[in-house]
Amino acid sequence: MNPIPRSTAAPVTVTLTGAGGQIGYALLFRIASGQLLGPDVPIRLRMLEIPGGLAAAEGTALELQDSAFPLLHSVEVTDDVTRAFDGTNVALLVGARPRGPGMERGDLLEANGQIFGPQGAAINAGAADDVRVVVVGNPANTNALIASAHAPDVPAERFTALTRLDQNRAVGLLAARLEVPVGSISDLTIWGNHSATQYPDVFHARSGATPIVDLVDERWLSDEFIPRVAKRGAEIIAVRGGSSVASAANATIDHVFDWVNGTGESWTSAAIVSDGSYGVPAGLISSFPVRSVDGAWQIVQGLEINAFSRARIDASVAELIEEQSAVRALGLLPS
Ligand SMILES: NC(=O)C1=CN([C@@H]2O[C@H](COP(=O)(O)OP(=O)(O)OC[C@H]3O[C@@H](n4cnc5c(N)ncnc54)[C@H](O)[C@@H]3O)[C@@H](O)[C@H]2O)C=CC1
Ligand SMILES: O=C([O-])CC(=O)C(=O)O
Repeated sequence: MNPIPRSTAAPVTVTLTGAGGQIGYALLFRIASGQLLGPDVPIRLRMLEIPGGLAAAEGTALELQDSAFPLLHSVEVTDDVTRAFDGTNVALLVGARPRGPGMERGDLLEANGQIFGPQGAAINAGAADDVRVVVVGNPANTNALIASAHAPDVPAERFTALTRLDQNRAVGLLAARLEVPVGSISDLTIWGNHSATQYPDVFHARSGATPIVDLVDERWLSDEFIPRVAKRGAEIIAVRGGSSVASAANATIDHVFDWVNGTGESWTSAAIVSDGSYGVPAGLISSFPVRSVDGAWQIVQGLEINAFSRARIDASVAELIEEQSAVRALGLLPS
């Protein structure tokens, strides 16, 4: 696929949904400063909101103007989904309801799922040929599945869901436990769903040259690390009184930056359409170990999956299959 154009004469169109919301506010200034795509890529911003969110988005647009970002070519706020995605190169689908205390992300399926069909259809109708989509709004994997299903002309691998926040959380927790710099930890993987069933896998991860499994014991992994990463979203809600915002925006920036600019040899995690790798049924949008090469995600192949990992990957994939059946029963997938 073509790389994102680098010419200063050709701005890249970035569409953000939920632009008047919390993550939107944490994202927009970083997008406009060049952190999303790179320091030499001018940006044409489209901010999509529902009517009730337009004033907040308009106010943020004023602040963007007041920031005089040299890379910010133009800003448009709209509640018209067709206009929002017309010619878009990068679509950040954030707009959706967040969960509150005591809810699982899957409880949002019905309320939020309805948002993503029309947005997928608008992307199908009007986005640029090289469009890349990341879904942040929860439940992110299944919302991405819904959007992709409504965009039959867009290759399914362009629809992704965010699990980079889970990856970053896992790296942050490991670094704190091992008292090593976060930058020393590599090749950790989040598998499956962005939910409490996700599986943060350290069996191929290293701190510097040392395998992580030589530094931690299995009981800590299964009783503390894995549930803590998987339930970190709920922990933040309980402590902060609302769901993660700045760390979610940060992970969205990381996901798109790596997708566009490449990862090199080390890998990261993203929920992308399965090609059947690692026994994940083809067509599901599930988190894998991935590298970005020439602007496209590739699943890292050939990793040995032990019985401990297999059971956990299978449990999360089973939940994705259930979510797929649930949205099909709700009529949210085209027949
Ligand atoms: N995948 C991940 O790692 C994470 C996902 N999230 C999810 O991100 C979503 C947004 O979170 P926040 O920004 O904190 O919520 P928020 O409530 O502050 O903002 C959401 C915004 O989306 C807008 N919106 C709703 N429907 C829309 C539509 N059809 N088109 C355009 N805009 C629409 C709302 O008006 C609101 O301004 C939630 O679903 C949350 O659960 C949050 C953290 C991490
Ligand atoms: O937990 C939530 O509801 C928000 C989210 O997805 C996260 O923080 O990972």
